[in-house]
Amino acid sequence: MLKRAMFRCGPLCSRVFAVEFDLHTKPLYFTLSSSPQVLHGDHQQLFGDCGKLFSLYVHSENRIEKARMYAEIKHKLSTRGCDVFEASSFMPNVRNSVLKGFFVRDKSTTCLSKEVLKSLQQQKVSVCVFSYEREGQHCWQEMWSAVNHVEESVKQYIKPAAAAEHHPSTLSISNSDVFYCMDEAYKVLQECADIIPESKEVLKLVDEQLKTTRGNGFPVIVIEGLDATGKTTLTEALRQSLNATLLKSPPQCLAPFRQRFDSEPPLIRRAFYALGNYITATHIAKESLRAPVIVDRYWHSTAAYAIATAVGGRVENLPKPDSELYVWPEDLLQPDLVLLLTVSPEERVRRLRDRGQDKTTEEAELEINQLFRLKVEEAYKRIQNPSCITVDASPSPQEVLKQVHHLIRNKCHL
Ligand SMILES: Nc1ncnc2c1ncn2[C@@H]1O[C@H](COP(=O)(O)OP(=O)(O)OP(=O)(O)O)[C@@H](O)[C@H]1O
Ligand SMILES: Nc1ccn([C@@H]2O[C@H](COP(=O)(O)O)[C@@H](O)[C@H]2O)c(=O)n1
Repeated sequence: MLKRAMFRCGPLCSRVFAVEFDLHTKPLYFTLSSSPQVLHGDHQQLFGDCGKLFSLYVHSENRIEKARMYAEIKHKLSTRGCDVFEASSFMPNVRNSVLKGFFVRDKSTTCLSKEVLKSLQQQKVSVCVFSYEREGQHCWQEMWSAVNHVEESVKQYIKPAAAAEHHPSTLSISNSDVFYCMDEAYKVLQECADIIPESKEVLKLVDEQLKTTRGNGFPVIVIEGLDATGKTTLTEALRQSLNATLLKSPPQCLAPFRQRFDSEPPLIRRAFYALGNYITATHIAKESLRAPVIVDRYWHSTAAYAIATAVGGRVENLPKPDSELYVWPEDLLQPDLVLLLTVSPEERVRRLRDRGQDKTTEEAELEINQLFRLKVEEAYKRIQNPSCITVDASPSPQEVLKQVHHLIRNKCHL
């Protein structure tokens, strides 16, 4: 059964495996071979003689179940004192061929991870588990089963492989981390309506919005940036000085649901934020007929955070700058100007501390995760049509406002 699940996604011998062994370098790639292969360097270290090694991959035809199971496994394994590395199995350049999973190094004497793996294999979502054994300089993997009996289990040797041209996670970002049309995000919330009743309320709010296209109105200016870069301060100052309407994405009507969706895996969480942008878009269309509109976060935020989270490790793993993953959704109202506020990491942390407020978990991670912060900012900068203009937000609020007025005058003739 396990094997069949894996084979449905392509035969094992045509798959490449990637393990995020060291987040500061490329993932380690390997394929499977019927003959022994000598391991060197990082591969030798990964499969080295240190603890019991397993990898597991989650498969299900139901993407909601799959996403939730993946999040649950991550949580279960990380509380067990094992080294857990994100892993994936994919067919090079084949979209949606990615099976996400984990590589586990269990150094405990009682092999704690086995307990977790056993319980996982009893779930209705398929979890393919492999165990690894060393033989001199070689290492082989075979299917692992909680009952120690796997039909037709074959030993397959680990064969180091060259790095893939594109990080494997980029093969599955479209319409599972970033949504390129409203219908795709809408479908996700429809699919989880039974397990997350709040989805129905969110969809009702989306349905209530009139599908508006923007007429010839006042300029629409979006202010983007990481937390504590000064968006609230600047947008409020712009509202006053330009006599503008201030909007946010997600909009206020979604505030009661935000915490609920923030605790869900990326597929569901990102669909929620994507729909928030479409609701804000209808507000923009309406308000821009009356006055200039300032928007605090919009699609750039949704896409940049989603891409940076989906892609593990370093900035170089992000989709290439010309990737279609940075393209603005055709059905989403475009603003006239997008400004990205940036400050140094030290200044941002100082501002976060001074403010002394609670942060979302993701933002708490940002504070300690410099790699992630760099990836979010880089993803912001790669988004196209409209692309954003970077504003150095380190000077005083008055100075930043002056710079931004200058840009608005030049670009929007306000
Ligand atoms: N130009 C500035 N110089 C110094 N401090 C600033 C500046 N702009 C804002 N601050 C201060 O930094 C903190 C964060 O600012 P603000 O709330 O405007 O950021 P934000 O980007 O809206 O954050 P969030 O996304 O979390 O809402 C606040 O305490 C604010 O007073
Ligand atoms: N349009 C948006 C707005 C926000 N997000 C997500 O929310 C987090 C930041 O929001 P704050 O209220 O803390 O500023 C961030 O983690 C984004 O993932 C979004 O996706 N789209």
